[in-house]
Amino acid sequence: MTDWTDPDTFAQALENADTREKGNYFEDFAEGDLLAHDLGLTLSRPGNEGWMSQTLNHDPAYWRTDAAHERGFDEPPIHPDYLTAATLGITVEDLSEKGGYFLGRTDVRFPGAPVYPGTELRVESEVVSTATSSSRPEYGIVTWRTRGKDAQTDDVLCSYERTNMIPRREPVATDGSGAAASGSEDEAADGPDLPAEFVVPDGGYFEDFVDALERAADRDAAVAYRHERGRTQDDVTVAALPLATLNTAKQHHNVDVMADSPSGDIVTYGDVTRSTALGHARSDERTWREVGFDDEQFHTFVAAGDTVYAFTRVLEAEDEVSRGASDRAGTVRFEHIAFNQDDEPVYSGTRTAEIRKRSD
Ligand SMILES: C/C(=C\C(=O)SCCNC(=O)CCNC(=O)[C@H](O)C(C)(C)COP(=O)(O)OP(=O)(O)OC[C@H]1O[C@@H](n2cnc3c(N)ncnc32)[C@H](O)[C@@H]1OP(=O)(O)O)C(=O)O
Repeated sequence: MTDWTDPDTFAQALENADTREKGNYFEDFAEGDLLAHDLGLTLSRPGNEGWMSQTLNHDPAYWRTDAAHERGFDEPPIHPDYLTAATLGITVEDLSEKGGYFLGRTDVRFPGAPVYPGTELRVESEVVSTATSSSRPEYGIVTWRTRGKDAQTDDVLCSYERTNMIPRREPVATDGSGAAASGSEDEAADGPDLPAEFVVPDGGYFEDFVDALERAADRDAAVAYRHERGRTQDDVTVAALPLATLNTAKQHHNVDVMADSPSGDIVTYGDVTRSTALGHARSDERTWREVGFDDEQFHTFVAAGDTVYAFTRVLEAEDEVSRGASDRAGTVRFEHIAFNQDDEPVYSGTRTAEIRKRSD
């Protein structure tokens, strides 16, 4: 009788076997397709705390009941970053497990009431568009609108539009026009076009941001600063956090396959990089409530051993809030840039958040 575990026999068996593949190719997506994702998870307090602690997000309203009550929550709620990461994680099996790159995301919003531990998450996606990549014939570019819903009430808890490069079954011929070098000739000749002065807010309250923007106004200045903290990527951030959101992307946990990829190693889940940078930024402000995120991009890979730092630019401040009373908070729009130990940007995006007033 054949011993299938004999190494030579087994090597031959592997060679003869077809692989039962996971994930979808670019050709499997068509504009308008609706996908109800089978996976789901319960948004739990330990899950929330695991995500928030490893990404250095320490806002007490998400940890302590008295601080939650003070902010108007019934109990410490699920943080929008963990909700966003869990919503995306659940989609990976259907949308991006085949591989490719998470290019960007925009219009990240949280339309419902605060989300509390015990909520069961159900997720659906719609194909918004498909496009040829002119620079990479082996990939196509797909954009989806994804909604994370309360499985019991069907309320939308988190919604966003996300774009990935997805491998094609068959590469196509392209004109290569997308492979042009970046950066203008003027920029190369004159150096970067930056303001002469960077203004730093005196504190983290709404009034501090307003004051800093006023100090920078009508001058060659910007309100921009870096945050001191950094977080070196390790097994927990690279592999454990994405797996805890049911994210099956091989990029984060299969060293064997990733050894042959452009990064040569497993890489950090984009939402971990982003939450870490946002955690650094939030540690220097008095956040009241997250409103939304736009124009998010992932510029290069982050891998184990890399350290994620953050840089913030304050774009505008408005003395109003979308819900509740504006005597407690005002709205600030930021640009956050995550960068690595070599000062290379790895993530950027704009964020709108309500920031507590000093008088509160
Ligand atoms: C979740 C999850 C996976 C992950 O979390 S993976 C970790 C996060 N993502 C990354 O680490 C990606 C890091 N980025 C890169 O390594 C490079 O940016 C990348 C993706 C290799 C692209 O580099 P290029 O220099 O080739 O970049 P281009 O600017 O030329 O873009 C290539 C084409 O893509 C189009 N494109 C770029 N961004 C967007 C966007 N936001 N929306 C739409 N299209 C975009 C761009 O126009 C280029 O198109 P061509 O026609 O010229 O090819 C998971 O599983 O999802």
